[in-house]
Amino acid sequence: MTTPAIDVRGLVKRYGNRTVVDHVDLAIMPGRICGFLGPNGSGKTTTLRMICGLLTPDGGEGTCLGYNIITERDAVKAQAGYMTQRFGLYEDLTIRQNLEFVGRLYRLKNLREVVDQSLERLGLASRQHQLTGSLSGGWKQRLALAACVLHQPKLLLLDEPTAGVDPKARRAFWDEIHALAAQGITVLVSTHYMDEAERCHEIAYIAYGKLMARGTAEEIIRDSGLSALVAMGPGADRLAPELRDVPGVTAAAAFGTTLHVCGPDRDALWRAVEAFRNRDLIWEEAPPTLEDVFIHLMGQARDNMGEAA
Ligand SMILES: Nc1ncnc2c1ncn2[C@@H]1O[C@H](COP(=O)(O)OP(=O)(O)OP(=O)(O)O)[C@@H](O)[C@H]1O
Repeated sequence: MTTPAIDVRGLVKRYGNRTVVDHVDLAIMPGRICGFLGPNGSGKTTTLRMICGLLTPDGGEGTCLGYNIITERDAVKAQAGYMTQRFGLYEDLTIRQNLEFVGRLYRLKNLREVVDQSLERLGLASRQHQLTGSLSGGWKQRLALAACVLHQPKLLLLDEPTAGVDPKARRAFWDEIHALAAQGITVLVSTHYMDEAERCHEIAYIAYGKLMARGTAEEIIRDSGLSALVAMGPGADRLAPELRDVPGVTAAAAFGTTLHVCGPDRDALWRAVEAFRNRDLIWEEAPPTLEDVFIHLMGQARDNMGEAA
Protein backbone atom coordinates (compact mmCIF):
# COMPACT_ATOMS: atom_id res chain seq x y z
CA MET A 1 0.00 0.00 0.00
CA THR A 2 1.26 3.50 -0.79
CA THR A 3 2.18 5.67 2.18
CA PRO A 4 0.41 9.04 2.49
CA ALA A 5 2.49 12.09 1.57
CA ILE A 6 1.04 13.84 4.60
CA ASP A 7 -0.09 11.86 7.62
CA VAL A 8 -0.58 13.94 10.76
CA ARG A 9 -2.72 13.27 13.81
CA GLY A 10 -3.94 15.43 16.66
CA LEU A 11 -2.03 18.56 15.62
CA VAL A 12 -2.40 21.33 18.19
CA LYS A 13 -1.06 24.88 18.25
CA ARG A 14 -1.73 27.33 21.06
CA TYR A 15 -0.94 31.02 21.34
CA GLY A 16 -1.34 32.11 24.96
CA ASN A 17 -4.59 30.57 26.13
CA ARG A 18 -6.03 30.37 22.59
CA THR A 19 -5.98 27.04 20.75
CA VAL A 20 -5.73 28.07 17.10
CA VAL A 21 -5.29 24.53 15.74
CA ASP A 22 -7.25 22.00 17.73
CA HIS A 23 -6.44 18.29 17.25
CA VAL A 24 -6.34 18.27 13.47
CA ASP A 25 -5.87 14.94 11.65
CA LEU A 26 -4.98 15.00 7.97
CA ALA A 27 -3.81 12.30 5.58
CA ILE A 28 -3.22 12.97 1.89
CA MET A 29 -2.08 10.39 -0.63
CA PRO A 30 0.70 11.17 -3.14
CA GLY A 31 -0.32 13.02 -6.29
CA ARG A 32 -3.54 14.34 -4.80
CA ILE A 33 -4.59 17.99 -4.73
CA CYS A 34 -6.25 18.79 -1.42
CA GLY A 35 -7.98 22.14 -1.01
CA PHE A 36 -7.73 23.63 2.46
CA LEU A 37 -10.68 25.87 3.19
CA GLY A 38 -12.03 27.76 6.16
CA PRO A 39 -12.86 31.26 7.38
CA ASN A 40 -10.14 33.85 8.03
CA GLY A 41 -8.09 33.07 11.09
CA SER A 42 -9.27 29.45 11.28
CA GLY A 43 -5.76 27.97 11.43
CA LYS A 44 -4.92 27.07 7.82
CA THR A 45 -1.55 28.86 7.65
CA THR A 46 -0.60 27.58 11.10
CA THR A 47 -1.40 24.00 10.06
CA LEU A 48 0.55 24.31 6.79
CA ARG A 49 3.56 25.63 8.69
CA MET A 50 3.46 22.78 11.21
CA ILE A 51 3.25 20.21 8.40
CA CYS A 52 6.29 21.57 6.56
CA GLY A 53 8.44 21.84 9.68
CA LEU A 54 8.45 25.63 10.04
CA LEU A 55 6.48 25.62 13.27
CA THR A 56 6.62 23.21 16.21
CA PRO A 57 3.23 21.81 17.23
CA ASP A 58 2.20 21.94 20.89
CA GLY A 59 0.58 18.55 20.44
CA GLY A 60 0.16 15.79 17.92
CA GLU A 61 2.50 13.89 15.67
CA GLY A 62 2.92 12.64 12.18
CA THR A 63 4.95 12.41 9.04
CA CYS A 64 5.39 14.47 5.93
CA LEU A 65 6.94 12.65 2.96
CA GLY A 66 7.80 9.88 5.38
CA TYR A 67 9.77 12.17 7.72
CA ASN A 68 8.76 12.96 11.27
CA ILE A 69 7.42 16.54 11.33
CA ILE A 70 9.00 17.19 14.73
CA THR A 71 12.32 15.36 14.70
CA GLU A 72 13.17 15.44 10.96
CA ARG A 73 12.14 18.98 10.07
CA ASP A 74 15.18 19.69 7.89
CA ALA A 75 14.46 16.69 5.68
CA VAL A 76 10.83 17.81 5.33
CA LYS A 77 11.90 21.36 4.43
CA ALA A 78 14.34 20.09 1.80
CA GLN A 79 11.67 18.08 -0.01
CA ALA A 80 8.64 20.31 0.33
CA GLY A 81 7.88 23.58 -1.43
CA TYR A 82 6.03 26.23 0.59
CA MET A 83 4.48 29.25 -1.06
CA THR A 84 3.61 31.92 1.47
CA GLN A 85 0.51 34.07 1.41
CA ARG A 86 2.48 37.22 0.63
CA PHE A 87 4.63 37.48 -2.51
CA GLY A 88 8.06 36.39 -1.31
CA LEU A 89 10.32 37.22 -4.25
CA TYR A 90 12.33 40.41 -4.71
CA GLU A 91 10.52 43.00 -6.82
CA ASP A 92 13.75 44.82 -7.63
CA LEU A 93 15.51 41.75 -9.02
CA THR A 94 14.88 40.47 -12.53
CA ILE A 95 12.83 37.34 -13.07
CA ARG A 96 15.99 35.34 -13.79
CA GLN A 97 17.85 36.75 -10.77
CA ASN A 98 14.99 35.72 -8.47
CA LEU A 99 15.00 32.15 -9.76
CA GLU A 100 18.80 31.99 -9.51
CA PHE A 101 18.65 33.32 -5.96
CA VAL A 102 16.17 30.63 -4.88
CA GLY A 103 18.18 27.98 -6.74
CA ARG A 104 21.32 28.99 -4.83
CA LEU A 105 19.48 28.73 -1.50
CA TYR A 106 18.75 25.11 -2.38
CA ARG A 107 22.35 24.67 -3.62
CA LEU A 108 21.08 23.38 -6.97
CA LYS A 109 23.59 21.87 -9.34
CA ASN A 110 23.30 22.97 -13.00
CA LEU A 111 21.67 26.17 -11.79
CA ARG A 112 21.79 27.85 -15.18
CA GLU A 113 20.14 24.91 -16.91
CA VAL A 114 17.47 24.50 -14.23
CA VAL A 115 16.59 28.20 -14.42
CA ASP A 116 16.51 28.09 -18.23
CA GLN A 117 14.09 25.17 -18.12
CA SER A 118 11.92 26.89 -15.55
CA LEU A 119 11.76 30.09 -17.63
CA GLU A 120 10.88 28.05 -20.71
CA ARG A 121 8.13 26.15 -18.91
CA LEU A 122 6.75 29.43 -17.55
CA GLY A 123 6.84 31.09 -20.96
CA LEU A 124 8.96 33.88 -19.50
CA ALA A 125 12.25 33.18 -21.28
CA SER A 126 11.96 36.29 -23.44
CA ARG A 127 11.18 38.44 -20.39
CA GLN A 128 13.81 36.97 -18.05
CA HIS A 129 15.68 40.29 -17.65
CA GLN A 130 12.54 42.23 -16.79
CA LEU A 131 12.20 43.47 -13.20
CA THR A 132 9.91 41.18 -11.21
CA GLY A 133 8.03 44.15 -9.75
CA SER A 134 6.79 45.04 -13.24
CA LEU A 135 4.91 41.73 -13.66
CA SER A 136 1.12 41.53 -13.26
CA GLY A 137 -0.27 39.88 -10.11
CA GLY A 138 -1.04 36.68 -11.99
CA TRP A 139 2.46 36.38 -13.45
CA LYS A 140 4.05 37.11 -10.08
CA GLN A 141 2.16 34.18 -8.57
CA ARG A 142 3.15 31.87 -11.42
CA LEU A 143 6.75 32.93 -10.96
CA ALA A 144 6.48 32.29 -7.21
CA LEU A 145 5.16 28.81 -7.98
CA ALA A 146 8.01 28.18 -10.43
CA ALA A 147 10.48 29.24 -7.72
CA CYS A 148 8.79 26.86 -5.30
CA VAL A 149 9.26 23.84 -7.58
CA LEU A 150 12.81 24.65 -8.69
CA HIS A 151 14.28 22.11 -6.25
CA GLN A 152 11.80 19.46 -7.49
CA PRO A 153 9.86 19.01 -4.25
CA LYS A 154 7.53 16.06 -3.82
CA LEU A 155 5.00 18.14 -1.92
CA LEU A 156 3.67 21.65 -2.39
CA LEU A 157 2.05 23.65 0.38
CA LEU A 158 0.44 26.70 -1.15
CA ASP A 159 -1.08 29.38 1.05
CA GLU A 160 -3.81 31.29 -0.81
CA PRO A 161 -1.65 31.42 -3.94
CA THR A 162 -4.22 33.14 -6.14
CA ALA A 163 -5.66 35.76 -3.76
CA GLY A 164 -6.48 38.85 -5.80
CA VAL A 165 -5.51 37.26 -9.12
CA ASP A 166 -7.89 37.59 -12.10
CA PRO A 167 -9.86 34.53 -13.33
CA LYS A 168 -7.76 33.92 -16.46
CA ALA A 169 -4.50 33.95 -14.51
CA ARG A 170 -6.06 31.80 -11.78
CA ARG A 171 -7.03 29.27 -14.43
CA ALA A 172 -3.45 29.20 -15.78
CA PHE A 173 -2.16 28.76 -12.21
CA TRP A 174 -4.52 25.84 -11.62
CA ASP A 175 -3.63 24.20 -14.92
CA GLU A 176 -0.04 24.26 -13.67
CA ILE A 177 -1.02 22.75 -10.30
CA HIS A 178 -2.80 19.91 -12.11
CA ALA A 179 0.22 19.37 -14.37
CA LEU A 180 2.44 19.10 -11.27
CA ALA A 181 0.04 16.69 -9.57
CA ALA A 182 0.00 14.56 -12.73
CA GLN A 183 3.77 14.17 -12.23
CA GLY A 184 3.08 12.73 -8.76
CA ILE A 185 3.52 15.90 -6.67
CA THR A 186 1.12 16.19 -3.74
CA VAL A 187 -0.50 19.59 -3.24
CA LEU A 188 -2.17 21.07 -0.17
CA VAL A 189 -3.52 24.47 -1.15
CA SER A 190 -5.46 26.93 0.96
CA THR A 191 -8.05 29.04 -0.81
CA HIS A 192 -11.22 31.03 -0.24
CA TYR A 193 -12.48 30.51 -3.80
CA MET A 194 -15.25 27.96 -4.34
CA ASP A 195 -14.35 27.37 -7.99
CA GLU A 196 -10.83 26.44 -6.85
CA ALA A 197 -12.22 24.11 -4.17
CA GLU A 198 -14.09 22.34 -6.95
CA ARG A 199 -10.87 21.91 -8.94
CA CYS A 200 -9.28 19.96 -6.06
CA HIS A 201 -9.40 16.17 -5.85
CA GLU A 202 -10.43 16.49 -2.23
CA ILE A 203 -11.12 19.12 0.42
CA ALA A 204 -10.40 19.69 4.10
CA TYR A 205 -12.55 22.35 5.81
CA ILE A 206 -11.38 23.88 9.08
CA ALA A 207 -13.21 26.39 11.29
CA TYR A 208 -11.97 27.88 14.56
CA GLY A 209 -9.04 25.43 14.56
CA LYS A 210 -11.20 22.30 14.19
CA LEU A 211 -11.37 20.11 11.11
CA MET A 212 -15.08 20.10 10.27
CA ALA A 213 -15.23 18.19 6.98
CA ARG A 214 -13.04 16.04 4.80
CA GLY A 215 -13.57 14.32 1.44
CA THR A 216 -14.41 15.10 -2.15
CA ALA A 217 -16.75 18.03 -2.85
CA GLU A 218 -19.57 15.54 -3.55
CA GLU A 219 -18.92 13.64 -0.30
CA ILE A 220 -18.83 16.82 1.75
CA ILE A 221 -22.13 18.02 0.25
CA ARG A 222 -23.74 14.60 0.76
CA ASP A 223 -22.47 14.18 4.33
CA SER A 224 -23.68 17.65 5.34
CA GLY A 225 -27.29 16.44 5.26
CA LEU A 226 -28.31 19.96 4.21
CA SER A 227 -31.37 20.76 2.12
CA ALA A 228 -31.62 23.77 -0.14
CA LEU A 229 -34.39 25.69 -1.86
CA VAL A 230 -34.17 28.14 -4.71
CA ALA A 231 -36.71 30.93 -5.16
CA MET A 232 -37.26 32.57 -8.53
CA GLY A 233 -39.44 35.52 -9.39
CA PRO A 234 -39.65 39.26 -8.91
CA GLY A 235 -37.66 40.47 -5.91
CA ALA A 236 -36.56 36.94 -4.86
CA ASP A 237 -32.97 38.07 -4.49
CA ARG A 238 -33.98 40.81 -2.04
CA LEU A 239 -35.47 38.40 0.53
CA ALA A 240 -32.13 37.11 1.81
CA PRO A 241 -31.77 39.47 4.82
CA GLU A 242 -35.32 38.68 6.06
CA LEU A 243 -34.90 34.93 5.68
CA ARG A 244 -31.50 34.65 7.30
CA ASP A 245 -32.94 35.00 10.83
CA VAL A 246 -35.88 32.63 10.39
CA PRO A 247 -35.51 29.42 12.48
CA GLY A 248 -34.57 26.43 10.29
CA VAL A 249 -32.53 28.58 7.88
CA THR A 250 -28.74 28.43 8.19
CA ALA A 251 -27.97 30.50 5.11
CA ALA A 252 -29.86 32.66 2.63
CA ALA A 253 -28.10 34.39 -0.23
CA ALA A 254 -28.92 36.00 -3.55
CA PHE A 255 -27.43 34.45 -6.66
CA GLY A 256 -28.13 36.80 -9.53
CA THR A 257 -31.90 37.25 -9.54
CA THR A 258 -32.59 34.04 -7.60
CA LEU A 259 -32.51 33.32 -3.88
CA HIS A 260 -30.76 30.33 -2.34
CA VAL A 261 -31.88 29.18 1.13
CA CYS A 262 -30.63 26.18 3.07
CA GLY A 263 -31.01 24.41 6.38
CA PRO A 264 -30.36 21.05 8.04
CA ASP A 265 -33.99 19.88 8.06
CA ARG A 266 -35.95 19.73 4.79
CA ASP A 267 -39.43 20.04 6.38
CA ALA A 268 -38.32 22.83 8.71
CA LEU A 269 -36.90 24.64 5.69
CA TRP A 270 -40.19 24.49 3.80
CA ARG A 271 -41.94 25.77 6.96
CA ALA A 272 -39.39 28.56 7.26
CA VAL A 273 -40.16 29.87 3.77
CA GLU A 274 -43.94 29.39 4.11
CA ALA A 275 -44.55 33.05 4.93
CA PHE A 276 -42.72 34.05 1.77
CA ARG A 277 -44.63 31.74 -0.55
CA ASN A 278 -47.71 33.89 -0.98
CA ARG A 279 -45.70 36.25 -3.13
CA ASP A 280 -45.27 35.79 -6.82
CA LEU A 281 -42.38 33.35 -6.44
CA ILE A 282 -41.57 29.84 -7.56
CA TRP A 283 -39.80 27.72 -4.93
CA GLU A 284 -37.91 24.57 -5.88
CA GLU A 285 -35.66 22.10 -4.10
CA ALA A 286 -32.06 22.11 -5.31
CA PRO A 287 -28.85 20.41 -4.27
CA PRO A 288 -26.91 22.52 -1.74
CA THR A 289 -23.73 24.10 -3.02
CA LEU A 290 -20.31 23.69 -1.45
CA GLU A 291 -20.57 27.30 -0.28
CA ASP A 292 -23.90 26.53 1.48
CA VAL A 293 -22.22 23.64 3.28
CA PHE A 294 -19.21 25.73 4.37
CA ILE A 295 -21.42 28.49 5.75
CA HIS A 296 -23.41 25.87 7.63
CA LEU A 297 -20.24 24.24 9.02
CA MET A 298 -18.89 27.61 10.11
CA GLY A 299 -22.13 28.25 12.04
CA GLN A 300 -21.88 24.80 13.63
CA ALA A 301 -18.29 25.41 14.70
CA ARG A 302 -19.28 28.76 16.22
CA ASP A 303 -22.17 27.11 18.12
CA ASN A 304 -19.81 24.40 19.45
CA MET A 305 -17.41 27.10 20.62
CA GLY A 306 -20.29 28.87 22.37
CA GLU A 307 -21.25 25.67 24.17
CA ALA A 308 -17.66 24.98 25.20
CA ALA A 309 -17.22 28.53 26.60
N1 LIG B 1 2.46 34.14 15.97
C1 LIG B 1 1.20 34.26 16.40
N2 LIG B 1 0.90 34.74 17.62
C2 LIG B 1 -0.36 34.84 18.07
N3 LIG B 1 -1.45 34.46 17.35
C3 LIG B 1 -1.23 33.98 16.12
C4 LIG B 1 0.09 33.85 15.57
N4 LIG B 1 -0.01 33.33 14.33
C5 LIG B 1 -1.33 33.15 14.10
N5 LIG B 1 -2.06 33.54 15.16
C6 LIG B 1 -3.53 33.48 15.29
O1 LIG B 1 -3.93 32.15 15.03
C7 LIG B 1 -5.16 32.12 14.35
C8 LIG B 1 -5.02 31.27 13.11
O2 LIG B 1 -4.23 31.99 12.16
P1 LIG B 1 -3.90 31.43 10.71
O3 LIG B 1 -3.06 32.45 10.03
O4 LIG B 1 -3.37 30.06 10.82
O5 LIG B 1 -5.35 31.38 10.03
P2 LIG B 1 -5.75 31.21 8.49
O6 LIG B 1 -6.84 30.20 8.49
O7 LIG B 1 -4.56 30.94 7.69
O8 LIG B 1 -6.36 32.64 8.16
P3 LIG B 1 -6.49 33.43 6.73
O9 LIG B 1 -7.52 32.70 5.93
O10 LIG B 1 -6.96 34.77 7.17
O11 LIG B 1 -5.14 33.44 6.12
C9 LIG B 1 -5.54 33.57 14.07
O12 LIG B 1 -6.47 33.98 15.03
C10 LIG B 1 -4.24 34.31 14.23
O13 LIG B 1 -4.47 35.62 14.66
